[in-house]
Amino acid sequence: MSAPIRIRPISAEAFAPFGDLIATDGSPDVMINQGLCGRYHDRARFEFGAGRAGLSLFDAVPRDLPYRLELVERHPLGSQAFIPMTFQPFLVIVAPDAGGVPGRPLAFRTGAGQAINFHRGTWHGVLTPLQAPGLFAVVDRIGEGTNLEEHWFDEPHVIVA
Ligand SMILES: NC(=O)N[C@@H](O)C(=O)O
Ligand code: NI
Repeated sequence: MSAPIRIRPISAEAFAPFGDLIATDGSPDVMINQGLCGRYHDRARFEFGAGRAGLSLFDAVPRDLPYRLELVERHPLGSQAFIPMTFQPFLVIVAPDAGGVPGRPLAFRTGAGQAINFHRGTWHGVLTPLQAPGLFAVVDRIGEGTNLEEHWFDEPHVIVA
């Protein structure tokens, strides 16, 4: 049994090898709408390969901790963004690539009102809310071809708070 994986607060720096943290940190890039709205401009690197962007809603079951991580997956043809429709933090799991299979996963907890975008090909856990409602907007690739590769661990990892 490998050592449990401890959840840590997400940061743009720690998540940068895997994707984009989408957050209203600091000042807006520009004030718009007669000064009544701060625009945090162009905060995610989307890729959709030869497909197109799709916007879907996911209504996911909240997970309990400790969480048994049985698999990670990746999307070789496009990016995937998880945008919560609530103010609840959620669990984000990623893993480095180690010669075509995932290395030891990392677990992050987002801050309230933060979203994430996995870059194309990033090993990640599926959408995992921690509280109900687990309602998210998801922006990812719609198109032809196989855009899902799963890796099931021989022995599940345990994710702990
Ligand atoms: N399969 C699907 O639509 N969602 C997964 O890719 C996921 O990361 O949750
Ligand atoms: Ni996915």
